[in-house]
Amino acid sequence: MIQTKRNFVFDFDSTLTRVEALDVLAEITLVNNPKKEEIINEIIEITNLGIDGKISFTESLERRIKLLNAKRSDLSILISQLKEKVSPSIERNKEFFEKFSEDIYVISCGFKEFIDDIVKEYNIPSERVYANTFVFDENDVIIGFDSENVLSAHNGKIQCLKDMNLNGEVQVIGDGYSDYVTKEAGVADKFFAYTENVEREKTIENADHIAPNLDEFLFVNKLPRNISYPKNRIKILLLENIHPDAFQKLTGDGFTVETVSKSLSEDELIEKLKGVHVLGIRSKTQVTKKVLDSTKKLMVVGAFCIGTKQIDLEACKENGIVVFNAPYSNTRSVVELAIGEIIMLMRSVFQRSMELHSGEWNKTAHGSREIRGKKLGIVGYGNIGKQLSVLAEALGMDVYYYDVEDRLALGNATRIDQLEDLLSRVDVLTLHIDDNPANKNFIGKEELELMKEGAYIVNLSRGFVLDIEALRDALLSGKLAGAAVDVYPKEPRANGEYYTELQGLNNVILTPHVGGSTEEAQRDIADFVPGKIMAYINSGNTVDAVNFPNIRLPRQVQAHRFLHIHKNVPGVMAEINKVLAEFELNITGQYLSTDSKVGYVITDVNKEYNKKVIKALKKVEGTIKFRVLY
Ligand SMILES: NC(=O)c1ccc[n+]([C@@H]2O[C@H](COP(=O)([O-])OP(=O)(O)OC[C@H]3O[C@@H](n4cnc5c(N)ncnc54)[C@H](O)[C@@H]3O)[C@@H](O)[C@H]2O)c1
Ligand SMILES: O=C(O)CC[C@@H](O)C(=O)O
Repeated sequence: MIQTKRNFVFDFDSTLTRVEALDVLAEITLVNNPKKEEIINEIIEITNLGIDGKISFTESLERRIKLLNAKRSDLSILISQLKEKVSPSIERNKEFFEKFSEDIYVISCGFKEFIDDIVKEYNIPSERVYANTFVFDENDVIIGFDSENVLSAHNGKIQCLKDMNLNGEVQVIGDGYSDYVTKEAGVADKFFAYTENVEREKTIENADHIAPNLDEFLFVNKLPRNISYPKNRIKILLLENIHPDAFQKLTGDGFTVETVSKSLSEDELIEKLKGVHVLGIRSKTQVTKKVLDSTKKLMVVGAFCIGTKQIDLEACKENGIVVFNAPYSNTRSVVELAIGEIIMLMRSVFQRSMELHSGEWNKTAHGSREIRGKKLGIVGYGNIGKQLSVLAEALGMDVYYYDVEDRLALGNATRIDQLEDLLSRVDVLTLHIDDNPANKNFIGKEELELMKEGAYIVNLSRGFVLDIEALRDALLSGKLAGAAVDVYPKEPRANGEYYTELQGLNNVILTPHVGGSTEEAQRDIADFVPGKIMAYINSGNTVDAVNFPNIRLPRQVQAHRFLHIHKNVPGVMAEINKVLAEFELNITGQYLSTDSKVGYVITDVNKEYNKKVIKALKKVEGTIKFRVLY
């Protein structure tokens, strides 16, 4: 098939570079001017008026040059600064500029005196740069521009392209008015709105295609690029009010992110996940097998919390979907709330406060005790249990704990081998066992009966761990003196009305699953989980994945990386290696990790290879997911 010749016409300011060059020049020339800020703002305003087509370009240029008061010597400073401000995706795709140099032009309403120097590093010679030129006076001060140049006039790019009379298809890539009008005028066949640096509504409206970076432009044009898949095409859905830092971090890396403040039902989730590659949730969204089997593109689920029982981890694995969580980010927050609640319960603070709120003054020491010297029983001596142990001891409590695993006692804490012994010994019992379904009703009627008369209980783990009805009876009968409950057997998907049998009981603190809901914890989670997601998407690392073989990969240097997830059945690896051998690939590294169900093999190969190998690898029997990274 004969491909029509394509001409790629780039704008300069805010497209090839991240900035408007004349704004940078203003910063240089006005450095010691007391009215600097005022003048710069005026220049920016004039630039924008010109870009949006609200004043003629000639007028915009004249007014800016007058305000600039620049000299020839300022231009070399400008050039060195602009070299540092090339758009990131332009910088990383030098190969395209090398291979297609004959077809690339710059048409700019800026000035050749600085553009030439910047773009020659991208293989674009001065002859293919169409731009204005300055006029200097005898003291080398810039006093104007060559008004004969078509680019100094309104709609100059249209005239310039007409005069160039290029053969073949003309694609214009730019961020403003002067670029998109070329399509309207019939001198460009396609207009790409380039939004890596600025997004202008009108430019987007008038575009055939939006290119958030050069990767996207190269991808749609099937041109060589230095990244396997434009990141803006990777769609991330974040549910349940995940801290905005996660959005910032993921969009900052180039992904397209949508946020929804609540969790979704199974059907809503199935619908919403169409075309989504990464899902971020907290504790409320149930990611069931039905949901997972319905998704075509999902690669990662990020649990922006500790618990992962809301996710069918096995079904994720079978579908080649990697799951990450944040195992420590909210530990401290839960511990602080537990400590606070233990004090509040033992001092009947909520009781006193409720009374006073309703107008009753009840100054009494009855049933109000210090926590110093009291016995604290921790069930589940994991990350939270252990940290609570240390802080509670520092406050003078005697700590006892029970765990199904061998856990080293911290400080002076005492390990108790039988739950029953712990229950009958302690003044306050606090639950921190994990969300294993086997822990359902772990503390029920019988266990509560074994507790001391007038003891307290705190549950910040999972709602199903504590039998709520049995707790209610124990509180009403006076067996227990109080309780703090943060988690419930059934929790709603969104904020709103809620009912629990514990409402209205004396000395019962009820909180809506906020143990981990602090600014600090949420910010930390919003840093930790996206870090893991990005490491997997960008390089294949699965370190800390909760359902997948963990692999920490070395950096990929000058290589293409094949990521192959397959069923761990005999013969798959042999078949993969047979295909790699048949295509005579130069393998620079191979890494394999397996568990009983899946194998994850990563092969780094030299960049030059027969691309048909990709199809062959996808066809290997037992393949679950395959992708290429570079
Ligand atoms: N309320 C909140 O907002 C909130 C926040 C964070 C964590 N959590 C929950 O807190 C719990 C603890 O979190 P973590 O990070 O300390 O978990 P972890 O996995 O570090 O510790 C859990 C400990 O419980 C032990 N355990 C499990 N089942 C047990 C049983 N039947 N008997 C005795 N010990 C048992 C485990 O061996 C482990 O040592 C989890 O359920 C988690 O989901 C709640
Ligand atoms: O913040 C959440 O949604 C859950 C908090 C907690 O239960 C967790 O599992 O980390």
